[in-house]
Amino acid sequence: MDRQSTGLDHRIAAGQRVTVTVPATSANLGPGFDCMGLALGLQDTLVVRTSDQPGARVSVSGEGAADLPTDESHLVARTILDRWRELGVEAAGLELEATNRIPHGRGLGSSAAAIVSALAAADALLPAEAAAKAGGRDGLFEAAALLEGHPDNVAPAVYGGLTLSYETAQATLIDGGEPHRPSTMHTVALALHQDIVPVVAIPDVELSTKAARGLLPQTVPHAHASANAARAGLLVTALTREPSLLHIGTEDFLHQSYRFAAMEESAGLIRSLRAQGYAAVVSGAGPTVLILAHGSEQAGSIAEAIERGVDEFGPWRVEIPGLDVSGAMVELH
Ligand SMILES: Nc1ncnc2c1ncn2[C@@H]1O[C@H](COP(=O)(O)OP(=O)(O)O)[C@@H](O)[C@H]1O
Ligand SMILES: N[C@@H](CCOP(=O)(O)O)C(=O)O
Repeated sequence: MDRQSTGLDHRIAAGQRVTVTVPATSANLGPGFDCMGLALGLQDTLVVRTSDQPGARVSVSGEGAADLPTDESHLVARTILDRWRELGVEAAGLELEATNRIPHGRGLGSSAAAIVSALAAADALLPAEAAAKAGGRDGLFEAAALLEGHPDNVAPAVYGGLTLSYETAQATLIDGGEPHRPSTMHTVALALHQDIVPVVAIPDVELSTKAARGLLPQTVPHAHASANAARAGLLVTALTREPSLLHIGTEDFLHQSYRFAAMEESAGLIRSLRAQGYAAVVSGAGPTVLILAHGSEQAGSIAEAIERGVDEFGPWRVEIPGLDVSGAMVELH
């Protein structure tokens, strides 16, 4: 179909501007591998302007300022341009101003936040007919989850709060085959119990999600899968109704032990905190450690103990970031 017949106003005028804010996220929460995620009170901000100067120019401050590209190969610029192309629109040029607060390669969802901020900005600048095709917040979630490859970080980044996400495919593994693409991503919001306070201990070193996924085996023993299913069920109860179940409910059988070789300090800190009864897990693919504290007093004493270097696994940047309940926020100027 040629563009004329779609009726799309396919050139976005120069001088349009949008500001987007997207939270950091902690995925997995122990046994919720690739499905559970929590939005944290630590956000990246992105300003996007269309211009009549061809090409893309990116200015980055904060995390990644020294390393990220400043042209069209920047993840955010690339994602915006691809989204517009897919929806049949374009702009002559693009100016991006990124203020990055989410550390990269630490298991706090920086790449999901980058993709979500790009799609939120791209969609906000669409002409009406293309915007209808983009599908609003749910369309943004679906597109971002397919790009990221798993929905667990993307869902809380888009919607805020605590989310449980899943993927449906046209064929199931029970039919004896691999799920077919394209699949569809879905998410449900869960109400986090008010006494639960996340604490994060962020190490100085990076570990890419791709490398950490490469450490996972193709198959796991049936007994591990069934133990994980029980813990994931308990985790939902612990997070929403019964925080006293957090320690047992955060026990994982699917990913952490396989990844510990690539993050020995995090493994040591998690073992030490768990031995003291705290619900400590790998945040996302690591190496950040997430502790789900029961009450702010417990959160404060855990943070203090890690900072004081009571254990031998530091140094850590320790934060009690609070929750983000809004998800991606868009302001069109
Ligand atoms: N705000 C951003 N802008 C551009 N690229 C980003 C941004 N955030 C993350 N990235 C890219 O994603 C990489 C980190 O992604 P990943 O390995 O998935 O770790 P995580 O998402 O856990 O931080 C970075 O090294 C960088 O290439
Ligand atoms: N379920 C994914 C989560 C990756 O999160 P990130 O914040 O490390 O990108 C995984 O465990 O691989």
